[in-house]
Amino acid sequence: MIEVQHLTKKYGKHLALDDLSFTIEKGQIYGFLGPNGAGKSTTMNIMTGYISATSGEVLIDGHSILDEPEKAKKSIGYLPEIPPLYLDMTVMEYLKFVAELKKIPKDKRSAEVRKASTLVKLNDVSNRLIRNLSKGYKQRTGLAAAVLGFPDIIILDEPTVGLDPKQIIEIRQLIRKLAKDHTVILSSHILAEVQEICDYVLIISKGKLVGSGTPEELEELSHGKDSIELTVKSDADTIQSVLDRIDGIQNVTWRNQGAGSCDLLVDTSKSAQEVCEDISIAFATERIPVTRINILKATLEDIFLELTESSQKDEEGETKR
Ligand SMILES: Nc1ncnc2c1ncn2[C@@H]1O[C@H](COP(=O)(O)OP(=O)(O)OP(=O)(O)O)[C@@H](O)[C@H]1O
Repeated sequence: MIEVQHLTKKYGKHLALDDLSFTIEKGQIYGFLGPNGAGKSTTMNIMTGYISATSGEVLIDGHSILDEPEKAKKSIGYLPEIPPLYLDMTVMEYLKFVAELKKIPKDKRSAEVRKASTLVKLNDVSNRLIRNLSKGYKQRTGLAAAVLGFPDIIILDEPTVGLDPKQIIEIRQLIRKLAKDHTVILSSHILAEVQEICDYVLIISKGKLVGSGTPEELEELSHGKDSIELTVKSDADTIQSVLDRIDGIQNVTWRNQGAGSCDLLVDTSKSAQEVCEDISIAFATERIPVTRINILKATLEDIFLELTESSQKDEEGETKR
């Protein structure tokens, strides 16, 4: 449905997108996840034809956004990070204006506007000036404009940013509702949001795609990255000498080395469960009490941090070279 091929975007000397490629299939909710400045808005602005890429191509249903913008844009509804609202128009005037811009036939405009404003629950404020609306209602107006005409693909840049918790829940419910008949792509820097509503996640950092998969697949990546925290009643040297004999221990972090007892965190290179058992047996054999042992499961958040931090380190390495 959408093919993004080798996108590069330079703002002056700054490389905002660095050879970014991915494919979007029909009928799912895609989450574009990345820290601030990762390049999410830039990518969405290029995908929707708002700005051009330095190089690379975006194909929407086989149509190049650059060469055949009319055909390509027909399938897309876009809510930019800052929706371009006309503050001196009423909600109804604005939506009718957008319907005209979207070339919705005149005889269908009123019905389409009504459909979109009912979906995003805007009917109560349809005759109010946009200027006087709350941030949540302004966002809904932008969203109504994006869904107007009900294009196949709806692209939402940080749709919940700046909203209160109740509005966030409402917008998320709306996104789920939209996803029943549309492909939805949203960007967010909030991991929990993407994890909760998206079927597929693309993690972007420093303009590069650093990971992708379903939230479950990304969680899978965390296996083997679990760690073990333990408290052992002995001194650090003795504990270290026992740990040295155990296979699968990657790194030991000493958290607290008290008199006769130590707290430590062990990173493993194989199944944490197996290493946990080996640790218990090894200390028991030496008659050294382990007073606490606990597996800390790596989360999607750990994976996200690892992927985005390692891309940052790569870049620092490149700069140094
Ligand atoms: N018009 C511009 N001129 C110069 N630099 C820009 C411009 N737009 C974006 N950038 C830079 O490009 C990089 C990517 O920005 P972009 O807005 O795409 O990131 P983002 O992932 O959407 O971040 P955020 O979540 O903060 O909006 C950032 O370093 C940003 O400062």
